[in-house]
Amino acid sequence: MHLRTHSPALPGAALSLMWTRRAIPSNRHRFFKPGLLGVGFALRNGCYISNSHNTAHTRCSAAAISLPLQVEGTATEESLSNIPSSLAATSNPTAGSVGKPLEAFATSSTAAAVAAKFPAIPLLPTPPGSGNLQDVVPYLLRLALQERHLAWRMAAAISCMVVGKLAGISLPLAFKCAVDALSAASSTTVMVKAALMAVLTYGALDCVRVMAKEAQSPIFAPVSQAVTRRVAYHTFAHVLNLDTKFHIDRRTGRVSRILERGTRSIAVLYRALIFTFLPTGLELGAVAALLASRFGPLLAGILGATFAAYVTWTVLMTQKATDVRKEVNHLDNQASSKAVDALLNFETVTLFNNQRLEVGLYDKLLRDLRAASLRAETLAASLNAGQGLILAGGMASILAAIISTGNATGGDLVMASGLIVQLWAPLQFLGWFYRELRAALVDMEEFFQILRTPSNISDGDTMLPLTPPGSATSGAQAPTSGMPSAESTNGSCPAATTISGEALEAERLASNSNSSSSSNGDDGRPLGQSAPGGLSVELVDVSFGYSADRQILRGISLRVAPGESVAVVGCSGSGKSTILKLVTRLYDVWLNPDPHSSAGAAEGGDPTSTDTGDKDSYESVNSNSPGASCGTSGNRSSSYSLEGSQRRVQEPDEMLACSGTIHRTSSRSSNSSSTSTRGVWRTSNSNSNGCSNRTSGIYINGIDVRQLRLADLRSAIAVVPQDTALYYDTIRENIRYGHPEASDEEVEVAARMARLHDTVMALPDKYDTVVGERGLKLSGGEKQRVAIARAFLRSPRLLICDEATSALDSGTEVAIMESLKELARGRSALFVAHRLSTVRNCDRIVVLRNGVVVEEGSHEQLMARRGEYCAMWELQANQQATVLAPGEDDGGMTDSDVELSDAEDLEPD
Ligand SMILES: Nc1ncnc2c1ncn2[C@@H]1O[C@H](COP(=O)(O)OP(=O)(O)OP(=O)(O)O)[C@@H](O)[C@H]1O
Repeated sequence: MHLRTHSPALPGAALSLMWTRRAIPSNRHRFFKPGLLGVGFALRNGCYISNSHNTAHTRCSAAAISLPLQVEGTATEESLSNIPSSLAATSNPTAGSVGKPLEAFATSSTAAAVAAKFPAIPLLPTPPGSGNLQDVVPYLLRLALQERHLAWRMAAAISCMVVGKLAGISLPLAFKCAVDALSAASSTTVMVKAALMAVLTYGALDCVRVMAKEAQSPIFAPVSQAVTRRVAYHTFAHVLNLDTKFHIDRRTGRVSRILERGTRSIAVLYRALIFTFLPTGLELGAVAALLASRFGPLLAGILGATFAAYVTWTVLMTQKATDVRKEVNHLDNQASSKAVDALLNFETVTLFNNQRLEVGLYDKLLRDLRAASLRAETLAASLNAGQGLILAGGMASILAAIISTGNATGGDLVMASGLIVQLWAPLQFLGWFYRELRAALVDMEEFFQILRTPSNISDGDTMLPLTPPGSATSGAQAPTSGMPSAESTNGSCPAATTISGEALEAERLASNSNSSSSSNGDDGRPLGQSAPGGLSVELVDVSFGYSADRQILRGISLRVAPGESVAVVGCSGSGKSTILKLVTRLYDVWLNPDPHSSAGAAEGGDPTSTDTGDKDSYESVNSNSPGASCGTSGNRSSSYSLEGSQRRVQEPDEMLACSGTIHRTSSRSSNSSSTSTRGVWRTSNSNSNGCSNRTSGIYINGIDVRQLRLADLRSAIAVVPQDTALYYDTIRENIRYGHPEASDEEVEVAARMARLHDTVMALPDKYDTVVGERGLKLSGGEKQRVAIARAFLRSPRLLICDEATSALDSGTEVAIMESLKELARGRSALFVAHRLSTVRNCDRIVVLRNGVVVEEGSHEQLMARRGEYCAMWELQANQQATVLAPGEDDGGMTDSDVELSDAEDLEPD
């Protein structure tokens, strides 16, 4: 690492926009300067810590947030806006205390290598409870003292400050000697010599003063920079490890602005405290003592009174200015968020031709900001004027008092005025610094609030077992049928075998090297095919809502046995993706399945909600809410029957059309839902696992997911999300994000598996093609294939695909589904899909409606039951038949390979 000075950027209205990454030559790739991103008024000063390592790797590890100090090559705003995918795709564990997350990094296998490359830096002290001076000063002191190797610098800087001040106070004394000598009645050669000596002493002291003053800053700067870097590092780590709810509830632009200002404030505070307030206090005491000893206590009294008046005026006015400052900050945050939002969504803005609207809204905020800034300026001018008057009055009073003593010499007058002028100078700055101090404290208040925010997703301490309970051997093999293997359902629940992430990683690398040596990927074998067996995933009576007043999942029970592939289908909004978010712990389930219980909401739902969980209010909200767009409201017990292709609606809020017969009874109660058909429709709440005595929750290999180490959990999972978020980087690095230690060859093999290689090779820059902001230079299908390649590279034990192929043409989709099936072999897989043809070969298909499992079985079983799945299948078949003219190419799909276009399609006529 090396330090580099970062020159100040344009202040004021100039757009000093967020973070800039510079090109770093690397043995693997180049990096880019995405240009201006956000809007701000900040004057950028500071230095870069440049890391000559791989930037993408740097992104995975530490990064700075602040303006004063940045870790080069890190994505900050970008990383913040990619939080959900980062949480799912990387193994950053979450913890409450600042700094713990990156320590726990080492528990993950892949992350261990990253952690070794980017060792963690010392933790921060616990953030203070408020942004008050009395809390912040000890915090800053603790921060500085932690930099033990820089302690000598602190001592040297403070010594310089003391020496400089003492030399400065001595100057008027030397001057007084010279004046007194020259103005003596009997001016002799001796007196002239004395005056000359005094002047020479004056010159020498002034040199000492200047040298000491100028030495302070460079001596202390490394301390301030080291502290700022550490704060930026841990703050970024902390924010990256906060839960999804935190990030969804807040605007990225605002969060980044708060962090930026908070980190910068640390440098401001050190400067203000060590180089302004401390020396001014020292000087005031020394001058008062001098004047009192020479002219009596009255002089010291006048000096003290002037100082008190000055401080009182300054504090009162600054208090007012602080309120205005808060308003300025608020508007500044809003303007920044607005601009960042518009820039992030520039394509939408362009397509809706809303540039004028965006600029207008932005300008309105700028106008409000200008008005608030003007008020702040006016207050500052009043403050300065008052301070000037007080100081002028104080100076005149002190000089008058000296003259009135009757025994003052000309030298005394010169000395007193010299001392006072010297004291007044920093006092005038003191006002300015006090305002800066207050502003910095306001900034830090918000900053500390974020640092103090705990994650709702707390890290567990149980290692992920290698095998699920009941498995006799490690690396459980995939059962051939969709149902759980006998071993895993024997109900004996023996102690689980555990394996560390490191061991799994060793196995992954070994299998990868085998696959690389035996295959360059052309044969279609996925990376790490012989990786350890799949995970067992079990949802027992899971209820969940993003807030207490709207329940999404109602007592869901489902199981993915090791090696099994399970698909979750159902209409839009029925809660399919929500299940995936719970399994990956982006959210935690409600511990109490009753959403009306405040405990349930507090423990897993919306901890900030003040909703008391009143049942009536819940029902009214829920019944009016759109919920699942094709389902029943689910609020009442209901029943209906369908005979043949005729649908006889018994309840107005029911849906379904299918040539078959269904008798269904559903209760609104989340944990007692049951369904039945004439076929073998399973009760959704029945527990197929041998360990049927489990309480409600999610179990991975038999362990409650909340007790598992997050690093282990997320290392074992690869997610192909609905919307793939890519970084402003090359295709190669975006794929490598799935496994930062992967070689270029492994990246290419993964791309082949994802049917991306040929597309990439047709691009002018091939794998070095930069994908643009959030990958917008790639098509939706290409982005999805990058995400799939990441999953291949990750070689997971549980593959999760949320509409992973929705943006692909039918031909590519079929090919990729084949690859995904290959990848899923020997692992577990959970698919969410609308297009039923893509999941028909899954071992088991679970049909979800309105947060309830209504059917479950293999494709054939479900078709035979002629229930809801059958209805959806036939509807898609009919649609496809309508869409495709006779003889038209259907992209290689069978005539039954069709798409369930949308929930509305299932609505009754
Ligand atoms: N972060 C969130 N906060 C609040 N509500 C949410 C959040 N995410 C999803 N929802 C709501 O939860 C419900 C279920 O969403 P989910 O994404 O699980 O549905 P889905 O079945 O996957 O739908 P689709 O097939 O359209 O992707 C929806 O009504 C949605 O509006």
